[in-house]
Amino acid sequence: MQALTVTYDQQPILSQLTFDVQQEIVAVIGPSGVGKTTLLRAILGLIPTSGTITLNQTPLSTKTHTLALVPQDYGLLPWQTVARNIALAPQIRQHHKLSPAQQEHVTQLMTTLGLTQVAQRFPGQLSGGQQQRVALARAFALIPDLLLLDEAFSALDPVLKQTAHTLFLQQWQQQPVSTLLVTHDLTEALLLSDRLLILRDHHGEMRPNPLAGIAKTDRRTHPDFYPQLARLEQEVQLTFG
Ligand SMILES: Nc1ncnc2c1ncn2[C@@H]1O[C@H](COP(=O)(O)OP(=O)(O)OP(=O)(O)O)[C@@H](O)[C@H]1O
Repeated sequence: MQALTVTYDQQPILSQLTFDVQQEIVAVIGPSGVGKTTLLRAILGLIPTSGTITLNQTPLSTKTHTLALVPQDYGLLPWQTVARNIALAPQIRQHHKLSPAQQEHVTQLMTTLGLTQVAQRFPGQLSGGQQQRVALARAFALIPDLLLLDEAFSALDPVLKQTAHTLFLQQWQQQPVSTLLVTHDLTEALLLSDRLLILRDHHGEMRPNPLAGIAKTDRRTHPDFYPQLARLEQEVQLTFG
């Protein structure tokens, strides 16, 4: 991302934002209204921007790159089964039936994300946690170059959220993909990310996650976790309060 600028009604929202994303999870944090969703919309090409967005040294384009978005409301197709919701996007993209390898990938996704038992149900027949996992499976099924998560875990209660985090990480480890995770939840940012992109005053500052040296599965119980969370919360309050 080089000098990305977005203005709405002549008001700058993001100004000269420059950062890169490698094969890692970057958590995008910042106060409400700072421009987190705007950043995702700019990356998706939905709003006009100036500057260049690059991914792995190549200018980002929906023609050459595959982007997958998991929105907060999941955006599932209510008239399609779970299996179809997951398989449809890759199928449409290549205008024909899934290859055996892709079908195997979809099956693997349903197994890892615990969806095999509900494959033939419709979204309206699922719990919120199951719907969220279908949305994650659908995004991974595209084999994206960049995965965008916009508050994708925030509708879940704390217990379901912890399960969803674990399943997401299990899938991510099998299929590592450059990921931008927009979240209000600093715990989630510390648990899942490799780096933090802190947005403020139209600018962004990329930082290593202070827990980056600790395996993601061990962070929640590590003695540094709560001190680092308190530090980040304090900084967020000081900076954004
Ligand atoms: N279509 C639009 N036209 C004009 N202004 C907009 C438009 N969409 C968003 N904005 C403004 O741009 C700013 C950034 O909005 P955005 O939704 O990106 O913030 P956010 O950081 O994602 O907020 P939240 O954490 O509350 O979801 C806000 O001030 C918002 O009012």
